[in-house]
Amino acid sequence: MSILRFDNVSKRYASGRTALSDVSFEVRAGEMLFITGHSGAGKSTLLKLIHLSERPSSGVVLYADRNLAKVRGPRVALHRREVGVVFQDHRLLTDRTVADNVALPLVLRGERRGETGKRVRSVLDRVGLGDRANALPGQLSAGEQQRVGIARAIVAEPRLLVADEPTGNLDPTLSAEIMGLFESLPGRGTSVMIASHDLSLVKRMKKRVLVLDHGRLADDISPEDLAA
Ligand SMILES: Nc1ncnc2c1ncn2[C@@H]1O[C@H](COP(=O)(O)OP(=O)(O)OP(=O)(O)O)[C@@H](O)[C@H]1O
Repeated sequence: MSILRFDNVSKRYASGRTALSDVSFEVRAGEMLFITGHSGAGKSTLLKLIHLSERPSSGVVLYADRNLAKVRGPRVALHRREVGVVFQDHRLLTDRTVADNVALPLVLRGERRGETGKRVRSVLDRVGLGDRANALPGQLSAGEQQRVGIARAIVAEPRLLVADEPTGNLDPTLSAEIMGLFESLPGRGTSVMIASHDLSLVKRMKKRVLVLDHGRLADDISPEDLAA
């Protein structure tokens, strides 16, 4: 089953800059893949089209067979709650505790308090922050903050998680830890797409890799090809 499909998608910004040209690919449910390419190749733009912070200039993006062009108005917020997003700069609420930050997607969808508390505790344990639930983000290290961001993105068990340079400013040990977390998600029913320009990391992971070059899909490398 396909969770995501790009059909001949192009994106030209109002400035006249073309960020994506005629990009087509499909992501299966439970798949984990990387998007790589030089700075300015179009990686962030591609992810933005998935969580609807940008719209394509032409072509079609299908999420779970839903044409995203038809998702407008209040349905945009609903769509965003179905897709988990991890940013490099965390985007945590600095005046709320770790637990409150992680609970946010559940609170927004009206989950019961008891259930919310249970899920938040369980996901914080999974990311190794069970004992930091009452800390404020400013009291955590960069790697810990990144793990809070990931916990928030996965607490509602999204069918798709998109992450933009999620290990950008972390040391190799922490990067490996975070990648281990991402690797555990497909087994739990979440597909994972990670944009990264870190080629050595991408090669090490031995997953499918989409290579962007000046907005074009230059290569779609299978894990078997990487192992060869
Ligand atoms: N809001 C915008 N308005 C105009 N041009 C933009 C906008 N966002 C991105 N671009 C341009 O679109 C192209 C692709 O940018 P994008 O951020 O998608 O690349 P990227 O591969 O994620 O780069 P990086 O690795 O440096 O983050 C670049 O030429 C960039 O300058």
